[in-house]
Amino acid sequence: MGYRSVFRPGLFDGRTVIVTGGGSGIGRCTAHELASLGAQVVLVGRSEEKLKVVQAEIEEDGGKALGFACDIREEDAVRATVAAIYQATGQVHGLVNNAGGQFPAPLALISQKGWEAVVRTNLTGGFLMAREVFTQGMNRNGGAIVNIVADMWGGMPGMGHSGAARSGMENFTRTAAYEWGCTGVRVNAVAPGWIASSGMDTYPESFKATIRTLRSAVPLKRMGEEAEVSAAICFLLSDAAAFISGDTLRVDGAASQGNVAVFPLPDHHNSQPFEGFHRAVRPALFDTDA
Ligand SMILES: CCCCCCC/C=C/C(=O)SCCNC(=O)CCNC(=O)[C@H](O)C(C)(C)COP(=O)(O)OP(=O)(O)OC[C@H]1O[C@@H](n2cnc3c(N)ncnc32)[C@H](O)[C@@H]1OP(=O)(O)O
Ligand SMILES: NC(=O)C1=CN([C@@H]2O[C@H](COP(=O)(O)OP(=O)(O)OC[C@H]3O[C@@H](n4cnc5c(N)ncnc54)[C@H](OP(=O)(O)O)[C@@H]3O)[C@@H](O)[C@H]2O)C=CC1
Repeated sequence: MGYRSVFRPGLFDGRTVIVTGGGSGIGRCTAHELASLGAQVVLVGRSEEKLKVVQAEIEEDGGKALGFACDIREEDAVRATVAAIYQATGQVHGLVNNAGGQFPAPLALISQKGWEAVVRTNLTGGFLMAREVFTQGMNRNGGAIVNIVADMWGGMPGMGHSGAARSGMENFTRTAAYEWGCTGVRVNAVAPGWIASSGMDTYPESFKATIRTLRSAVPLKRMGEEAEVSAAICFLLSDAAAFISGDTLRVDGAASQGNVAVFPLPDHHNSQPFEGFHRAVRPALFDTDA
């Protein structure tokens, strides 16, 4: 496709925007776009190394960036990190709650530890970041929060932990928009569909092959680009969206529309439901068969 920015230069001049998960994929792309439009970008993620790389890239392009290593699942760490960010920048105008991820696995094979790792990453962490950014300053100055979710509202085999968390985050978005609206803070969500992001590279080859076959089930017949998600995020952060709050913007080529099951499980109609999927994603579980 070859996305080219449609936003006017200087759109975010004088604004500070936090991007969690800014060290890779959609977060990195969004950080670059925001910095090129004048924002001071604050990158948050667990790997300090990845944040340093993106910070250097942005500075090399003439932009402004800071990096803070933090696991967003840890309440004390989030509180201290957000305090340090306010200390360093004075004011925060935007938060992109983008950090997230999951491991594909069928519900029956997810341990409590695994469930909690994913729910805390995709729901609790976003709540903690938003609460701290709001209570430590945004409540006094207004601002915009964009939560990255995923439209799995219809249920998605292999993504049960993540789907539950994303639905929770989508609901959190609406409640926060309602409760915080009186302070001028807007809260929205962006729901990317199948995006060819660097994050996808973390998945097992079998899963990536399955995802590639999904292209044909996307009405626009392709996967999305990181920059197409960033564009939606920048729009919702900007004054162009000044009266939009509590909404979710899908960036998925219409993949979530209609009643089509877009996840082609190999053994969908077998007498042992999902066995092929279980075998493809976690072959080690079947080692005892040998
Ligand atoms: C039309 C709309 C379609 C929308 C579709 C949405 C598609 C979404 C795509 C994406 O999100 S793209 C890529 C995003 N990036 C990632 O997913 C990153 C990869 N994932 C991770 O880094 C991690 O899974 C995590 C979620 C961030 C958790 O990391 P953490 O470091 O906490 O986990 P661990 O300490 O490694 O493990 C904790 C616990 O989790 C269980 N577990 C981990 N991996 C697996 C696995 N492969 N299978 C089963 N269980 C797993 C496990 O129980 C671990 O506990 P122990 O093994 O230590 O007991
Ligand atoms: N690509 C796609 O098709 C879709 C992606 N999404 C969502 O979009 C977001 C971005 O995804 P994408 O760019 O593809 O994937 P990436 O894996 O590249 O990005 C996820 C980022 O989150 C950070 N992160 C993960 N866990 C934590 C944590 N506990 N604390 C702080 N940072 C954390 C990671 O950095 P580090 O490891 O250094 O902490 C990483 O930079 C994610 O929430 C993803 O689930 C939603 C729908 C579709």
